[in-house]
Amino acid sequence: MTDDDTARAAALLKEHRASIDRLDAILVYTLGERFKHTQAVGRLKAEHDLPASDPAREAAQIERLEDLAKRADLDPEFAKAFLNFIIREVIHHHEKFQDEGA
Ligand SMILES: C=C(O[C@@H]1C=C(C(=O)O)C=C[C@H]1O)C(=O)O
Repeated sequence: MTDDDTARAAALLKEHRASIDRLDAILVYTLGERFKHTQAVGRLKAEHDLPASDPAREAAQIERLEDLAKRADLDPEFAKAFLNFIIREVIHHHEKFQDEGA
């Protein structure tokens, strides 16, 4: 391993990390936008006495996401766990709206 190799590796690492930082920003803004819509859905549900969760919709989303994950070379089990984690948080928000009579 020469000094040149080490310098090239350091430059590559820096480039990858810059890309990772940009992608993390996209993830955060994307999640922020998603939550804006789910919050609006939660208020609608609370106003119209609709249940906080919709298991049929969730099952359809999971199926769709697993398919997308496979095509994107992402572990479908990870994609499923990630979406379930987000949906649990959304339902928690919806239940709070219903408790508050939003
Ligand atoms: C956002 C909704 O509420 C819940 C949350 C969902 C989600 O985060 O995608 C999907 C279904 C519901 O359990 C909805 O009904 O569309």
